[in-house]
Parts: sequence; structure tokens; C-alpha cells
Amino acid sequence: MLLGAVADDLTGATDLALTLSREGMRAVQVVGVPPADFDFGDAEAVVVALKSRTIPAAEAVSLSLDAARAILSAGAEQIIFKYCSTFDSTPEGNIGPVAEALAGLLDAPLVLACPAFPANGRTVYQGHLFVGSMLLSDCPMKDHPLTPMTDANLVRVLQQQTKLPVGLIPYSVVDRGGEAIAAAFTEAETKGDRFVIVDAVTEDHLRAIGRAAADMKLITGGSGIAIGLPENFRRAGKLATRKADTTFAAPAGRAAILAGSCSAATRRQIAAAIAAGVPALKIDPIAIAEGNTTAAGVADWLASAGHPHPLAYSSADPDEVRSAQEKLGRDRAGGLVEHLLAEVAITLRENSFSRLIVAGGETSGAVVNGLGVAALRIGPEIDPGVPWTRSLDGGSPIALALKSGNFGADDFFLKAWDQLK
Ligand SMILES: Nc1ncnc2c1ncn2[C@@H]1O[C@H](COP(=O)(O)OP(=O)(O)OP(=O)(O)O)[C@@H](O)[C@H]1O
Ligand SMILES: O=C(O)[C@@H](O)C(=O)CO
Repeated sequence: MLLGAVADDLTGATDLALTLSREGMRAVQVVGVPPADFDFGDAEAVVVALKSRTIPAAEAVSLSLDAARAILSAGAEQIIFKYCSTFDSTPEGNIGPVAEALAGLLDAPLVLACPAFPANGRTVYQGHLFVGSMLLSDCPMKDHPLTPMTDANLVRVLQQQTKLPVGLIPYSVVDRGGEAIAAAFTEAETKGDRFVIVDAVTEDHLRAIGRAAADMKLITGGSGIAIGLPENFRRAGKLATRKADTTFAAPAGRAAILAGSCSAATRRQIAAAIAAGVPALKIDPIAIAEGNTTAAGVADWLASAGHPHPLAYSSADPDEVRSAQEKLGRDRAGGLVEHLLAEVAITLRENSFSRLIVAGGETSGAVVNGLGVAALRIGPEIDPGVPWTRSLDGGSPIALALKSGNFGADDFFLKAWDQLK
């Protein structure tokens, strides 16, 4: 193993594993901290998917350290801490505390932080995160049910989460390429910075940052930050030059879509699916709490919907989410939906469903944990950051497209199936 990664949610891990696989590494995604005797096979990159984005910071730190120790002892030479390209976090963390703890474990004097993912419209300029043409704080992430992002200034956001000094490597340096960036890393370290937000607007910037970070033990960011890393191993003669392996056989069986993401992108995808005639069942967290909506009922509805890929969704607009959260509390509302959708997935698999699209990182984490899947193989890309995956264990095989809330074109729920034909 050359590269090891700790990802704070499941869809984020898939996104990163896809990037590494596209850049020619044999990548495997593991769900949860792998046991000491876990067989990573011939993987050159391993991405450990945690569900640590919104749990208490101390728990996120402890899980992330366990995951990092597991991949280090399996031989990883460099560690990536993967978080969301929209820097999803709260003033308590968990990006700052986890990055700090991993830096301590790895004895890393300077940690770079760069969530840029240009293919999905996330760019960082003067330390400010943009989503498309909007500042992060103006985009729908301001209404996220768990991690509302109301400040686009990442130096300020990260500084709230750590006592260690946070600096900036601006566009004017990054645009000059790898050597200038490496010199800026040295300068930042000399100045006493322990974290640096690094601007990046294009994939060329990310490749240059990757090159400059060849000797850094810890790298943090979105999946984009990994684009330039495999090349460092190739340059060092440790990684063969090969094309991404996208051979993929999806198990035959029935299909369904489960959506727990309330992102604007997922809501557009649901609207497009309904407009195209996909039967859709809306799930209300209050009805779950009152016992009026059950997993068995939802699974029955999906099984008898009479469509190749019916949809069950709890996705709702910010007002509806706010109203459910006022009645139930934020965590309980989310937990009820996640638990229900996980139970639905289990029941579906028992009833010969073997192809699922799941929308939302937390939702995907709940579903995959519910299904008992411990490792995933990465298949073909559906849209930037979202591949089909196939379970490597955990009972009868299942094809899963785990969609990050904000990713995918509007017709994602319609077109994704074409790749399984
Ligand atoms: N109607 C609803 N009311 C309140 N909370 C909801 C509702 N529907 C879903 N949720 C919760 O909102 C959270 C959505 O988070 P999730 O990570 O699944 O989606 P996302 O944030 O859009 O995706 P990603 O993390 O990949 O960006 C989950 O905890 C989910 O259970
Ligand atoms: O980086 C992203 O935006 C995604 O991989 C993600 O983490 C969504 O939860």
C-alpha cells in the first residue's frame, strides 16, 4: 500500500477512491476501521470510510486515529484526510480536531487544507470557497440539515476549529506551480503556521499542489487534492503506469433509489425522476416518529411499485427540514430517517433487490452499515465524484451508487442505470 486515506463520510470516501482509481492506482474502499488482520489484497490505495463528520469531535478524533493507525501498519506511506469539498463542519469540528490529531500522530509540522474540486465547481480563491459562481455561504449549503456553512472564508472557519495558527497560500503563489508552492510551504512553516489553506481553481493547480506535497506525511482536503499524488509515486518508481480498471459486473436483480439527502442537487434529481415517470414515495420524519411510516411499509411499496427503479425519499426543502427539526430535534430527525432507510435497504436485499442508488453521505453510511458491507470495489463513473461500486463482502453482492448530496447532474437517477446494462 502506498496511499492510505481516512474519509469522514461514505460518499466522500467513494469520491476519493474513484479519483485514485482514475489516476491509475488500485484502490479499495473499506467501510469503518479495518481489523488488524484485514486483507487489503493488492491495493495500492486504501480509503477508510468513517461516519465521523457530525459525531462529537472527540469520537471523530479517536476513530480517525484508529483508522490511520490501521492503514499505517499496513504500509501506507502518506495519509490523506478526506472531508467534504464544501468543508462541511461546525465551529466544534470535526475538520480541525481530526487534522490536528492526525498531524500529531504523523509528526507533520505543516498541514495543507484544500477542498477544491473544480470538476464539481468547488474552487478556493484567496482562502474563500466557491460553489460554482457563488460563495459557499450564499449557496444552499447555508441550509444544510447538519452542517450549515455560513462563512466562505476557510482560514476563519478552520481557525475556529483549532488553536494552531492557520495561514493561506494564495492563488498568486499556486498559479506559479509546484516549486513556488513548495517554497511557500517552507516559508509558512518557518513563520509558525501549522495549517495552510491552499487556493486552487483548476486541476492544474491541484496537480501542482500534489507535486509540492510529495514529502508531506499528511494531506487534507476534498478528493481533488489527491489528483496529483499518484504521480509522485510513479516518479519515485513505486507505481506502474496503467489505465484505470473499470471492469465491473453488477449483480442481476431488482433496483431502487433511496434518497435522504436534502441538498438542492438531490431535490432537483428527484423532481427530474418524478417528471420522467419514476414512482416516488415521500417519507416524513414526523410520520416515522409517530409510527405511521415503517421500513416494512416503505420496502413493500418499493417492491410493488411496478417500475424498474422506484424511489423513496425523505428529501425536503429547508423549511420542511427546519419544521421537522423543531419538532424532533436535529439529530433525532436525521437519525430516524437514516435508520429507516437502512432498514428498508436490508429488507429490499432480502427480496432480491441488488442494485441501489443511495443519495446522501450520512444516509449512505447508514445504509451500507445496515447492509453489513465492509469493503467496496470502485466501478465506472456516473458523474464526477460518483461511481458505481460493488460490495466485496457482507452477504449477497450488491451494486451501490453512493451519491454525495450535492453531486450529479439533474438526470442522475435516470441515467445511472445505463451503465449496468
Ligand atoms: N425531511 C428531513 N428532515 C430532517 N432531516 C432529514 C430529512 N431528510 C433527511 N434528513 C437528514 O438529513 C441528513 C442529510 O445528510 P446526508 O449526508 O445524507 O445528505 P447530504 O448532506 O446532502 O449529502 P453529503 O453528506 O454527501 O453532502 C441525514 O441525516 C438525513 O437523515
Ligand atoms: O467532497 C465532496 O463534496 C464529497 O465527496 C463529500 O464528501 C460528500 O459528502
